[in-house]
Amino acid sequence: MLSKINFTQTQAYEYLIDHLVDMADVHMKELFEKDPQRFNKFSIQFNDIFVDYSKNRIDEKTMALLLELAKECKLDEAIKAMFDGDVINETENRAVLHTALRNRSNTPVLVDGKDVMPDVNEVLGKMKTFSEAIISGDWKGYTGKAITDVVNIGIGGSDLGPVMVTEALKAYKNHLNLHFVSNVDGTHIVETLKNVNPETTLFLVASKTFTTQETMSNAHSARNWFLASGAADADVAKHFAALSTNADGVGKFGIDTKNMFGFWDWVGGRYSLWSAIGLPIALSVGYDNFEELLTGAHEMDNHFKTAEFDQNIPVVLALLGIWYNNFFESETQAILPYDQYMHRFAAYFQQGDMESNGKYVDRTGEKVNYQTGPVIWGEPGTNGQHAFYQLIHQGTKLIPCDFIAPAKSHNPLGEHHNMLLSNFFAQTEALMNGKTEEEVIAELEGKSQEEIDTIAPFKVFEGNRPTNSILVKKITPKVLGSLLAMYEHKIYTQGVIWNIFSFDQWGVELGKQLAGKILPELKDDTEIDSHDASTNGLINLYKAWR
Ligand SMILES: O=P(O)(O)OC[C@H]1O[C@](O)(CO)[C@@H](O)[C@@H]1O
Repeated sequence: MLSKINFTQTQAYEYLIDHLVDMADVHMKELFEKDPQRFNKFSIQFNDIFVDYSKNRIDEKTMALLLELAKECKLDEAIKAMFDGDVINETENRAVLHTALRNRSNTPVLVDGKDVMPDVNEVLGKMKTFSEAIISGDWKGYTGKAITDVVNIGIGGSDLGPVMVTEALKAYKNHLNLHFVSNVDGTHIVETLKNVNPETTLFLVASKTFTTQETMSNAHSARNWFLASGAADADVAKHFAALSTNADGVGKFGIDTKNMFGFWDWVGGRYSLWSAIGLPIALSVGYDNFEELLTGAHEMDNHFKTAEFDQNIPVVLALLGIWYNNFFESETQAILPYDQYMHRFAAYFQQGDMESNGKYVDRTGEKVNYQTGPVIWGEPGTNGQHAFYQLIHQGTKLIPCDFIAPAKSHNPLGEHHNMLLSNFFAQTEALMNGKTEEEVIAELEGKSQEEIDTIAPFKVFEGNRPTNSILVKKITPKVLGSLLAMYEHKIYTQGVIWNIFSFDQWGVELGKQLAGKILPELKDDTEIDSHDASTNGLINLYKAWR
């Protein structure tokens, strides 16, 4: 059981509140001027990942107090509890062991007294054999042709992770074409099926529960389309596989359980890309690269488990997030990868973070009296610069940003990468330093005083906007694995300090339940009056217009 400490009642919190008064008007520029060691002090390297957090509104006292806060909230016990397989997902009565899925050291991990590693390794072995047969062309479709296209049908954690990773690792891709269908909007499956041939397509039905409405509807439509092409029921086995924890559901759908890749209830949906849900990744970039991804994550797991908190990247990032979220009242957190391949990275962590820490009830069942998870958003640089950075630089909101960039590009084309990285460096520098009125006036030399007075206020940048710079050597499968685990553990750390359960997601249930009630009401054109006036009005208008 995790302890249930309200962090706003700790000693460290009280001190931080006082310290905030001292820090509120301090400009980071002054902190850099005062301390030539600041960059060395506030940066951590872990393998090929370098995290510079010196451009934050912190000093040594801030970090000491934040670290004290982590200690008072018993973060050490919480980390141990997760890796030990304790039932830390209390509202679902489950252990949380995505770390076991990438436990490359193979040390036993016990759930209810049973080591789960043999089962984990068995599924990995099956994924290896299967992915190699598909990639090599040994696996034949029902007319004897090799598979050319893979369609993953899943949503949320059964989609976002594989989409993000297959995109991020596109440089490692083989000849297979990967497609992802998630939305229950018929457009998604219809448009996808236009581009594939039933004789050479493999469908992966990815659903932990195998009950999710969107996924089951898309899977049935895909099977109907497949059978309509002239294939027989018996051919389904050559073209459909399931990634799931629900063997009964898979069997009922008509997929041979030989083609089922299992995982377990101690794997949360948004933490499942390391499990059988990662099969599309193994198919896209080969099993060995998938294993490298696991290795990278495992290395970060060990770092999180063993590094002192002041040298522990996920812990430090989590504490900085808490500093802004709970003391500076920032509402959001931007994730800005300067790598086009990582264009779905922020979208992936929207689920990872917001489904985990978007909770207003604490671990005692009481409503919290403080802010919990931030809104996560972001787009790759430099596209974001030409879209929303105006607000980050000169808006009224404080937006802490993570900038991520690789030193080596997979596509070293002329000066492109230098140009990209010059923007990466320039943005964090600009966000920190800003531009003073004097600097603006100096730039306007030669203009009339009236012109200067009119335009100068618009050209001033306050600066003092916090950023973390995460520079990695190259986006390899291993580095990506470490980065993903780094953010996962950051999320958990924050959940521990906010005293919330990060591994359930009750907040997605109500909408699902109501949709289930409304669906039968949409079958015919009878006027509806069973809801509030707005919902009735909209449903009835829909019926009139459809
Ligand atoms: O894999 P499943 O069971 O289809 O669930 C898909 C997604 O639905 C959710 O339960 C809610 O959106 C997510 O947590 C999960 O990733």
